[in-house]
Amino acid sequence: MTAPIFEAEAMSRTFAGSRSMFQQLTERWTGAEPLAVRAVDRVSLQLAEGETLGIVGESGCGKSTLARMIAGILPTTSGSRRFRGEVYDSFLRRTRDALKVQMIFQDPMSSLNPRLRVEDIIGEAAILHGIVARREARPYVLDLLERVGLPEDALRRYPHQFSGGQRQRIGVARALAVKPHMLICDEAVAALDVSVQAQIINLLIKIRQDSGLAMIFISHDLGVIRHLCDRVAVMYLGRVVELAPADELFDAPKHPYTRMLLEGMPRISSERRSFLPIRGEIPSPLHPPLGCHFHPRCPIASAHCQAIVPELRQAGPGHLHACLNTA
Ligand SMILES: Nc1ncnc2c1ncn2[C@@H]1O[C@H](COP(=O)(O)OP(=O)(O)OP(=O)(O)O)[C@@H](O)[C@H]1O
Repeated sequence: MTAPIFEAEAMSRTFAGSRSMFQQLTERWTGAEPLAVRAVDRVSLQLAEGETLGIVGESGCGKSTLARMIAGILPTTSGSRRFRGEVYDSFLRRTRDALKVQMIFQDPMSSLNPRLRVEDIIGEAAILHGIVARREARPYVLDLLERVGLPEDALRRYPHQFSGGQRQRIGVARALAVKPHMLICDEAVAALDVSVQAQIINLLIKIRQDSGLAMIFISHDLGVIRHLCDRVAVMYLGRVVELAPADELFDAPKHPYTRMLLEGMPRISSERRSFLPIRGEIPSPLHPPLGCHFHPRCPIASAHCQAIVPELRQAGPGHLHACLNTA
């Protein structure tokens, strides 16, 4: 792997759980620790320049929290994160460095200011941070519109005048306007029709080819993840349980959770490409099982899985998994 653009070392994020007044008073009287959700639990990973990393896992496993920490939007509770070797913190969002990591969200409508014309939405941050002079902003924005496949007259229109796919193109153009080095797409195509999803994915692939951007791609659509990503991290209740080159993960998954997640995933493209619900309930993140979080649902769990927290270990070149009972 070439020098990493991003590196996380035991990065964690905890949120206070919502508690009733009675629970809060009990905690105060008894001195008990308040309940907390460990949304991201000691995650260590690297992303190489130009690489695309997929993040998958059931709802609530911490994908978005991890993405927002990588983007510097959320502070970490512990652990460290580095961008090109430099430790950074969430307040970096206010500096020009923060622009180097851009995020694209699921719902473009809520992330685009409805009162601004597309010209201002795309050009605003680039002008503000001196990336382009105000008088040169129009050709700059026009060039970006062309790159994302929008017509020139989009310039003067407002977000509500576009379809969902077009709004996502505006979101991509706005992200590219500040010349990022890394793009994080959090369910960026989930709200779009299947045919439009394919167009946006092709656009992202083209942008990656043209600019060599590193990308993090979060999706429930395993077909998209396989198609787009070089490597994939599988998360379960805040922890990364498997990390491998994409083809290897899909062809030879090691962790029982990954296997169950991929089970039933059609080999040839079909209408349903996201994962089926897997057996057993996802445990409450406020009371995760001890040891391996997955043991109550795991078909190969043994007694020590209830006590020992499995660390990620090497299963082959670049292939890591955190299962005590798998070679
Ligand atoms: N601001 C917050 N306050 C309290 N708890 C939070 C907050 N943000 C996330 N969580 C909790 O952290 C855990 C991880 O949430 P997160 O949104 O990162 O998961 P996810 O894998 O992205 O889920 P989804 O696929 O549904 O978007 C969940 O238990 C969630 O309820």
